[in-house]
Amino acid sequence: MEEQAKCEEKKIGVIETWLRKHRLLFQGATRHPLILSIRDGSINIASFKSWLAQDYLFVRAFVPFVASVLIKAWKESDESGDMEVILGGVASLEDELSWFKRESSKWGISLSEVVPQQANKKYCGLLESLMSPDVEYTVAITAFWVIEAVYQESFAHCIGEGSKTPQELKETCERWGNEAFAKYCQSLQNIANRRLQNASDEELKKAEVMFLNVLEYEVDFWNMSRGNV
Ligand SMILES: Cc1ncc(CNC=O)c(N)n1
Repeated sequence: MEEQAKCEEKKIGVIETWLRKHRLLFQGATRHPLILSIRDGSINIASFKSWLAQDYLFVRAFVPFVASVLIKAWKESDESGDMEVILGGVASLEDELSWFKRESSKWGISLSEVVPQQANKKYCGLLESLMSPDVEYTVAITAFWVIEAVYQESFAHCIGEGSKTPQELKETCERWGNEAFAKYCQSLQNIANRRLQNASDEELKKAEVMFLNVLEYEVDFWNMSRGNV
């Protein structure tokens, strides 16, 4: 049965059907051993520092990607509210970059000396390919949502009931695990769902492939820090 027909039947969104269909891969990205080691307190600090340094480089590449989604929303969106949600995302990234700089100096990391690892370069390359005007808004907003959702789901798990996250890592987990970030991810999911509901079969397929790609890249990104375990 087609994705749209399935959600018509159960009155749930395309994304919900994908999350059910690809549950294991989604869990692989949001319950990665690195995340589980933060939650149970067994994390090796070298792994954390390596993730922090690499993620700073990723977020620098993420800014122009989000800006490109904003441009697509302006050109292609059927709903004016989309722009405000995405603009909010752009704005919060300024604060996020400052946070990375502060947090890195706390850990004695010199950001100007960080060299991107292979998985990071690959992921930034994916972001760059998504900035092309040939990539549809529906596909780009789906990628945007899942990139944010992986971090939200992962870090919320580290501050949830029964977590033993070390005190010095709690601020990091709060950054993506907090309630406001969850709401923002929900807004992105609603936009993506609305677009997917009205998408052609071809666009729907492209978006689903992109959803899976992002999950794989996220797993590879977490894996980079495992060399230090
Ligand atoms: C690899 C990766 N994925 C998602 C995020 C969350 N988005 C912005 O901060 C992130 N920082 N890094």
